[in-house]
Amino acid sequence: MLIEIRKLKLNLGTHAVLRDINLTLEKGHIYGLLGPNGAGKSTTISVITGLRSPTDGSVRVLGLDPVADSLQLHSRIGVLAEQAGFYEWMSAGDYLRWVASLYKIQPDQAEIAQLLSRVGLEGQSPAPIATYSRGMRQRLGLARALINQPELLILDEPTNGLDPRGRREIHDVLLDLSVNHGVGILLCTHLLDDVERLCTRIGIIAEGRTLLEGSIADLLSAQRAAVRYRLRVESGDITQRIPDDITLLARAGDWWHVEIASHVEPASAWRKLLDAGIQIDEIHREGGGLEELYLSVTEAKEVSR
Ligand SMILES: Nc1ncnc2c1ncn2[C@@H]1O[C@H](COP(=O)(O)OP(=O)(O)OP(=O)(O)O)[C@@H](O)[C@H]1O
Repeated sequence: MLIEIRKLKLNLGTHAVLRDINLTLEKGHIYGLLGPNGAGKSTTISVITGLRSPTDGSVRVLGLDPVADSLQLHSRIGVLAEQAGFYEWMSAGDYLRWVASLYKIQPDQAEIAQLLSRVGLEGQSPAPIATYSRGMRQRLGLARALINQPELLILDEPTNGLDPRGRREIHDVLLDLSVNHGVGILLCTHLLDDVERLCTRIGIIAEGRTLLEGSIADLLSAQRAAVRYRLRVESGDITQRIPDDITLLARAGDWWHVEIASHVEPASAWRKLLDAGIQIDEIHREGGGLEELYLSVTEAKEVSR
């Protein structure tokens, strides 16, 4: 197991930032860590990389304690942080050689050129990093994370600032690392397209808790078992009148997102709504897919608050 987190809690000052995080990542898998702004994703990464000590719970990364075994851990992982800083006056090649020296590695010219080409920065070598666009910085950050041939890559928004072609190129690099080299990748992103293309497993967190974790295939097929609809009903709050067969997920103005258990015939559910005095103006069936799963899980959280 590359990452194993159980019941992680972290208080920062008086704020319980992480309340119950659970996450497991195996070799060769790409894990999508998802959740709304402020959910605790970056803070979870800071615990995984040993920057913060857990208040409670267990965290093992490559079988190590990220705080106590920090030096050993960092020689075996690669990290692309949300805000990547560089020495702006250096060229990419000089910068990567300097980073390599921290790992006591001495890559030759060809190896540096190969790494730059792998992330799509070939031919940029002589220009100072100060002249780089945001997308080029992301690529250089990824090259830096790969310099020590890590077993585990931790990437916070790796395709930020990249155009569609650049995103696709980075996808290909990550898939190659995972499929052909067995590298485990923890990918923190808001781009569900990236997740659907790359990840085999996801965890959705909100307010410092893991709400859902598992393989994408299992989660989506389980989701399809229950059918979701968007209903527009006469104005007014229907929360107190909703029959047991229908689960309320979220409200958006006059629209209500509901779920009907697989064993319930939708027509009979709508009849029960009418019996409860709820007039339905429109019904839209909502399909499956990761975006729907993400929205239903995070919106359900909002309704239950
Ligand atoms: N040093 C700190 N002291 C107190 N609270 C903090 C501290 N750092 C972060 N937080 C809070 O912890 C919560 C989680 O923040 P975090 O940056 O981990 O979220 P995130 O899921 O990465 O969000 P985003 O998607 O916007 O990057 C936020 O409410 C944030 O305000």
